Formats: sequence, structure tokens, C-alpha cells
Amino acid sequence: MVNITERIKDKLARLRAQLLEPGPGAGGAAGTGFDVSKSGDARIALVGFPSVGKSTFLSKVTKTKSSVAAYSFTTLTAIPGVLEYGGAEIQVLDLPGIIEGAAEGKGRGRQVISAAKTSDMVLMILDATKRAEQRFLLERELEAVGIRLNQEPPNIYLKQKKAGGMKITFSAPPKHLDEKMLYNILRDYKMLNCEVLVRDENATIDQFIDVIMKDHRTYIKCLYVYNKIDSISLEHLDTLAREPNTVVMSCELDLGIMDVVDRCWDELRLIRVYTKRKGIDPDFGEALIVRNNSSIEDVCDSIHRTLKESFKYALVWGASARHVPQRVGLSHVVADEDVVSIVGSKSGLATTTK
Ligand SMILES: Nc1nc2c(ncn2[C@@H]2O[C@H](COP(=O)(O)OP(=O)(O)OP(=O)(O)O)[C@@H](O)[C@H]2O)c(=O)[nH]1
Ligand SMILES: [K+]
Ligand SMILES: [Mg+2]
Repeated sequence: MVNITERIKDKLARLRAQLLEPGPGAGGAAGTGFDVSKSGDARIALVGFPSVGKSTFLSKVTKTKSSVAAYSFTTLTAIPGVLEYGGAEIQVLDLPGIIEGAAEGKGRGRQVISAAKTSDMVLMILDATKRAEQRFLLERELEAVGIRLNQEPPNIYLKQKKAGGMKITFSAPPKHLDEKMLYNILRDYKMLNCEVLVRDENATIDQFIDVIMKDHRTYIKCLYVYNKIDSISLEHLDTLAREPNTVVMSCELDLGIMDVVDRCWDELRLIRVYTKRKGIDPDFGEALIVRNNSSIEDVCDSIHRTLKESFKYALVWGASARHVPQRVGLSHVVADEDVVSIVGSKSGLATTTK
């Protein structure tokens, strides 16, 4: 027994050491992500401390098997899986566990965080049996590299000018800012000529800096998922489940996993559009998946890149149509489960799906 335990510990130590070295190409600098190409209609990244159950979750919701074990850093690279839902294919990225200090380049932290940055949504997997700070610590790691979770970009207009000095305007009396403050910050960032309009009276200094640094900020949705609820008291479970943007599950007992998937689908706000040829019923078996707030133009682009060149009008049935069918142009915004028929200029041809 002792021997096996020793061997596992040895292996663990080696893996840890390996992980703490910046890998080839990672360089410890900007921190490029893992080399996994994006595929499907959206990408979800599984982020969390070691051994919280990220790989177990991936293996539950996709056909991909990622190694699961009781020791930390079982997963050493990004493992992609495909989650099929509502006619969409969502790429789920299982990632190595991150540790405190990840943002400064500890472990593969930088790489993990870069991978999270390229995703449409972060699933922060947390261990329900561990202390409450884990959530805050992880958030801090992501914040440190410019990821903003569940926030909208601040409602502040900022335009750099060639000359003319600074022009700072507030559309309503600001609660946390004043002109002098902004002036000083802009000077620190060497933005001596610019126009600023603060449209949000609640805007903070941090938000203002985010606007200045907007090329280095990424706004991503995050769902907090507490796993291993099989090992906590009902009272504790109740507290966790009431936190905002939070779901609870037990991969071990197969509890709540579908709730997590449903919540992901809701948060991603993907839209299913069914295309229809003239005189033929739409094919409800094959949806075209587009992003929230997509227009008919986006729908055309996702069918074929030249389709809009011959576009004349579209007929729309469904929630986005004022009456059915509504005849619309390229700028019409579609809704989930709309049926769309694209009519081209040449022969009045309806669409073909891809
Ligand atoms: N009690 C309990 N254990 C679980 C649950 N889900 C996973 N585990 C166990 O937790 C351990 C770690 O699971 P992994 O899936 O390897 O965790 P991970 O987050 O991928 O770990 P790293 O890749 O090392 O970062 C394993 O021993 C799992 O069997 C759960 O719901 N309840
Ligand atoms: K593990
Ligand atoms: Mg893992």
C-alpha cells in the first residue's frame, strides 16, 4: 500500500513541477492559449482550481473522455469536447486547473486564462466542500488579465483626437467621478487630446480605466457551478444555490447536470433559425445557429458568403415578425425559432441550406 501511495505522490510531484515550468511557446509573456481551434456554434471554457471535477463534467456532457483522478493537475492541456444542444454544437474546453498567481504566469495559468478569454462563456467550476474564498480568488486571477465577468462594457464614450485638448462631459451628475479625476487619469495614460462622454452616472474609476484599456478587456458571461454537493449539508447547499449566476451539481450522483447545460444554453443566447424553400415546409431537423441580435444579413452570411449579393427580400415567420409572413430587408433582427425564406433577385429562388 505504502509503495503505491508513494508512487502516486511521486508522479504528482513530477506533474506539478512540469506544470509550474512555463511550457515551450508559453514564454511566460503574453501567454498564448492552447492550440485548439474553435469549432461549433459557441465555446465554453471550464475554469477552476485542480480536482474540482472539470474533467468529470466534460465526460458527462460530451462524448469526449478526459482523464479523471483524485490528484491535482490530472489534466495538463486543453481537451475539447462537443456538447449537442437545441440543434447547436457547443465546444466545451476542459482545461488544466489553475492556481493562485496564475495571472502572473504560475503554472499553465496564463495559457488557461488565454483560453478562457477566447470563449463565449466561462463555466467556473467550484468545489462545494472547499472554502468560500475560492470563487473570489479565481475571479481575481481572471480580472488581473482583463477579463470582466458578467459585466457590460461601461457606458462611456471615449475618442482620441489629434489636437484640441480634453473635452469631458457628463450626461448626468456622476456619483463616483469628477472632471478633475478623469483629467488626471487621462494624463497618466498620456491621452492629452480626447473627447469623453460619461453616460452612466454610476460609472466608477475602474470602469473608466477599462474604457481607456478597452483593447485589453474582454467581457464574458460566467456561470458559477458548485460541484460535489453530495458531500455538503443541505443548509450549505441552500446558501450556495442562492448566490447570483450560480448552479449546483454532483457529477458523482448525476444531480443537476442538465440544469447546468440548460443554464448555459440560456446564457449563450444562441438563436435557431429554420430556412424554408418556396412551397416546401421548413426543415425543423436542421437549424441554422446564429448569435443573439443577428440580422437577416448574418443569416445570409452563415448560409453562404455570396448569398446577400443576390438578396432581394426575406419572408419571416415567427416571434420577430409583426405579421406572418413579414417581408423584410437585410437589417431585420431575427428571433429564436424563426422560419426564414430568402428570396434572391435572379430567379426568385428561395434559400438552400448549407
Ligand atoms: N464527491 C464527489 N467527487 C467528485 C465529483 N465529481 C468529481 N469528483 C471526484 O473529484 C476528483 C477530481 O475530478 P477531476 O474531474 O479529475 O477534476 P479536475 O477538475 O478535472 O482536476 P484537474 O484536471 O486535476 O484540475 C475525482 O476523484 C473525481 O472522481 C462529485 O460530484 N462528487
Ligand atoms: K484531478
Ligand atoms: Mg481535469
